[in-house]
Amino acid sequence: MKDFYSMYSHEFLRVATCVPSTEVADPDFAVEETLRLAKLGSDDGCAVMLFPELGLSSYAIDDLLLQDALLDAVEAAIGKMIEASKDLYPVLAIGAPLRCEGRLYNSAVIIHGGSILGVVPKSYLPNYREFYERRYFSPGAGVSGASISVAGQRAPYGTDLLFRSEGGVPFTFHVEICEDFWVPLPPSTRAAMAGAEVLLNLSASNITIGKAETRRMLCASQSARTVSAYAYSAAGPGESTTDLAWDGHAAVFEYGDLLAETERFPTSGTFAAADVDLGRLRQERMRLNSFGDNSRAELDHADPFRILTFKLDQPSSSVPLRRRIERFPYVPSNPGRLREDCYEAYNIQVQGLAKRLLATGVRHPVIGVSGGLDSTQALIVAARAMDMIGRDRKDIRAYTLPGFATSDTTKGNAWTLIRSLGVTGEEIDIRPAARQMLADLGHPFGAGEPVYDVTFENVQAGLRTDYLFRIANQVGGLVVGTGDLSELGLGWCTYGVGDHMSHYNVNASVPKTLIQHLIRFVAHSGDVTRETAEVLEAILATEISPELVPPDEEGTLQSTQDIVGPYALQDFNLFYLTRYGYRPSKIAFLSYSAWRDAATGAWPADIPEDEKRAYSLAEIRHWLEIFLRRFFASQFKRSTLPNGPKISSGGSLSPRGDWRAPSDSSAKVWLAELQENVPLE
Ligand SMILES: Nc1ncnc2c1ncn2[C@@H]1O[C@H](COP(=O)(O)OP(=O)(O)OC[C@H]2O[C@@H]([n+]3cccc(C(=O)O)c3)[C@H](O)[C@@H]2O)[C@@H](O)[C@H]1O
Ligand SMILES: Nc1ncnc2c1ncn2[C@@H]1O[C@H](COP(=O)(O)OP(=O)(O)OP(=O)(O)O)[C@@H](O)[C@H]1O
Ligand SMILES: NC(=O)CC[C@H](N)C(=O)O
Repeated sequence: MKDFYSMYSHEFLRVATCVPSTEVADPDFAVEETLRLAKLGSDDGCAVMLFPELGLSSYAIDDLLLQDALLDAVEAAIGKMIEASKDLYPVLAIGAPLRCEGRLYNSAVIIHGGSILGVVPKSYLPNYREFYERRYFSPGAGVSGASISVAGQRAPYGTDLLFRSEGGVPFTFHVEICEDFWVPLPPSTRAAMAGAEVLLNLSASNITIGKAETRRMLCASQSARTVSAYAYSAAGPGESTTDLAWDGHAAVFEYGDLLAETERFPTSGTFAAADVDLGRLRQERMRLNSFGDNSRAELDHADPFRILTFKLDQPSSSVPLRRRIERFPYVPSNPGRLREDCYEAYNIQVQGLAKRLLATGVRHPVIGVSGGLDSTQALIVAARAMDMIGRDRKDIRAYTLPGFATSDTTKGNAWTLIRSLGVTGEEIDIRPAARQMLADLGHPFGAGEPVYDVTFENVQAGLRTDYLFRIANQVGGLVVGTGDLSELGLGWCTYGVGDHMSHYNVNASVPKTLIQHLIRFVAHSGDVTRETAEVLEAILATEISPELVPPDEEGTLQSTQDIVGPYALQDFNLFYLTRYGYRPSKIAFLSYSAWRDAATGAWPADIPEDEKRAYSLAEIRHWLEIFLRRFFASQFKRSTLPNGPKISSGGSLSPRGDWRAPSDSSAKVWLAELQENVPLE
């Protein structure tokens, strides 16, 4: 079994971007400081370490760059770096002014395992405003197929280089230098198209007001467009302040997300390390067919890259993941982000239903209201949609349909909600019809025996649906569906003649872990009366139960989460399986990273204190196995879903939305992967 607890077993790569302190034109000092940081990074399990542009000479030294003594000292410094770093783990990218065939180039030297893998010159030299780089350097753009002698080694030289690890940690990276990514078409764009997942930028960007935000924007957009990790370093303390200042702003972005950033204006050398998810980038590139199409269109006419291989294996000891994984992939812990998500989700639901009501001209939304979370949210959405299209809320027909296990509490909440929202409420007791049906079926319950099996459950769910559809025929109505995304993922609904079916389902793309926040959002929105807000709080406090089976002798209710697993874990599993296609072992590893300790990491607002709990790896593995079994076995339910709007990325299981799969496959391959790669403890 691979080392489950090491992030390197799960396609993560630790990338560090460094801001060494420097002395003006002092290569010996630079080597010492670079090595100091490289050793720290090596001990920290970093696979790649990036240093600033012209780091070995320092950047802002103007005409000193053309001094032989300095250039000789830089080359000697590279020799020392190679020797002293040969036993370190990471690949190092170091900036230096280098001579090649009589010209001087602003270059990046890539060092690993005691040799130079290659050297990359800067393509685009800034010569405007405060920059005078063309006074000293030749542009590297177009230099390809060349080689260079540095510190007694001969190495490939050019802007046509990609560096590829073919060891146990496979990845490909590219190198560009500062201004290269301030141009319309950075060299890293084509490199990403040619397969580089990690893009390095050695920079020496002086600071002026507002520039840090511009750098973030450039890094975020370059990483998002190229579906890559973009690591950016910068010159910092000790650079010459003759005319400029340096804030040592280094950062790592992945696919638009900021993963790590140094504290700016440091007084000593520092670095920021980020755990890049190479698996996410590979998955995303594989499924974005436009990425591949655009790459082919571009690369067919471009000069090919030279691929320089090296071998990087996993570090000898386990490297735990440090990247923070959100416990709830559908519910951000950032309160502002969560508010924005709820605003969008709620409005998408409302817009979806409003359009269907307008298009059909149907007057009466018909909805079964249980007093549980899902039907509450659906009823609120229906009321808002009617307001939006200028119809009377009274035209909404809300039904409580009590069965054998409906409690007074949920029924009471349903009625309070119906009244406070000002919709038309009615009640139909489904028990006589259910008794009749069970008796007709010869089910023991028909003869009074307390047998509570799936038939007993589904007869009730089915009759409710039957009533709602026939009411729709009778009044000229449209049945609003309430089943949520998590239930669809788990197959936790009654197929066809059951809560699986409706005329339009506003909740089909809303995960259970988000619904409570949506309801809270509405309760606090000022959109509803105080009475409604109070009943919403009461509904939020009720245990999730289908109420299909009567309580046992001790009064214990049928609890959904005891059967299908905690929605917190199952929503996590659903997201990573469908959105990213990760292996079960990686999902378990991420879940373990997110859930193993209740005290670390932020929780979303309003999660009750008693729900802030941890899960052990054994629990995570157990419920993931249940999830896989249920998910595969219930695909037939998802293949036949009613219409409903897609709400979030990774949040649609409709075959017309974002999940198409056969209804006759099995979980065999996924279960085998889980069993093989996830330890029991
Ligand atoms: N691949 C496939 N293609 C076509 N048909 C397939 C199939 N796999 C099973 N089937 C058939 O489907 C039927 C089983 O599906 P189904 O009738 O839905 O029944 P089933 O999935 O066994 O049961 C539904 C479960 O959902 C629970 N539920 C229902 C309603 C609401 C809620 C809630 O909390 O919101 C929960 C309920 O307590 C029950 O445990 C069987 O007859 C089986 O033969
Ligand atoms: N007593 C009831 N009265 C009216 N409708 C009901 C009742 N029980 C269930 N339903 C309808 O069936 C749907 C599924 O109900 P169930 O309680 O089994 O699951 P749920 O996912 O917990 O939904 P909810 O959170 O709305 O209760 C509900 O959303 C509702 O539309
Ligand atoms: N060294 C450089 O190439 C600096 C130029 C770049 N536009 C910056 O200000 O960061």
